[in-house]
Amino acid sequence: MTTTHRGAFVTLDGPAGVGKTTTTQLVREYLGKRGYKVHATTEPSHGVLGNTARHGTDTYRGHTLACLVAADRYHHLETEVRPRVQEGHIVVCDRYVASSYVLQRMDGVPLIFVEAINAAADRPDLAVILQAPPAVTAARVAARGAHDRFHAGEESSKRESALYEDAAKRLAQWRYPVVAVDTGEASPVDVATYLTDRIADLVEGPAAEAATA
Ligand SMILES: Nc1ncnc2c1ncn2[C@@H]1O[C@H](COP(=O)(O)OP(=O)(O)OP(=O)(O)O)[C@@H](O)[C@H]1O
Ligand SMILES: Cc1cn([C@H]2C[C@H](O)[C@@H](COP(=O)(O)O)O2)c(=O)[nH]c1=O
Repeated sequence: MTTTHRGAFVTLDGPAGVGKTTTTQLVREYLGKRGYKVHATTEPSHGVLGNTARHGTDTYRGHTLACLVAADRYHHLETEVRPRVQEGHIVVCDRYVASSYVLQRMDGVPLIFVEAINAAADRPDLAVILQAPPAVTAARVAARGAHDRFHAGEESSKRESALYEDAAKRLAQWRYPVVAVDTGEASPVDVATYLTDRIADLVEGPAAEAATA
């Protein structure tokens, strides 16, 4: 790798239990071991708005939760993501816009509203959608324990998975560079190694050389 590389913004989304948090942490570790400057983060963020959203999903629902996570997203971009990317970090974010396309729709918010309030969010350099068969993700959530009311067994995992398929297509229409990865059969190490290679190619590739020339 080069000693200097451009910054990049990489997002990971997908159904509950698919492995977003596990993969984010491993990708951070692997990129770091290869000498890249890397910053792992999450949405909702650890700021006031983010904590209110993350711990308030029973209190805040529908349009209120949609606006809360979008407001947190814009603040997170402004105060954490963009500054880190500008400093040359690879920012790896556990959940981003695709999660709103899915969870807010599951919460009864019309897609057109979700699209509108997220329209000014930065386009990632790579938007990863993790997928696995709903029976697999539901079993992982059952074994680990559900985090919130969105996780309600295999039927909700099926709906979530179908909505992520749809979200991936819609984000591609917004010119998000989307890559889908199946974690059903692949181990966490395999998934993270594959993505680490993809991200390294991204920051070392011709576009990166042009950007730093
Ligand atoms: N590729 C994988 N193969 C097998 N098990 C995995 C894989 N990735 C993650 N797991 C396991 O699945 C469970 C859920 O993983 P994790 O918490 O990373 O998912 P998540 O997508 O972040 O979930 P949530 O949206 O509910 O926070 C954990 O027990 C984790 O060890
Ligand atoms: C990014 C994002 C998050 N949420 C909600 C859904 C969950 O309750 C939490 C995230 O918790 P997890 O441990 O990562 O599963 O935040 C949301 O409703 N919409 C979003 O866009």
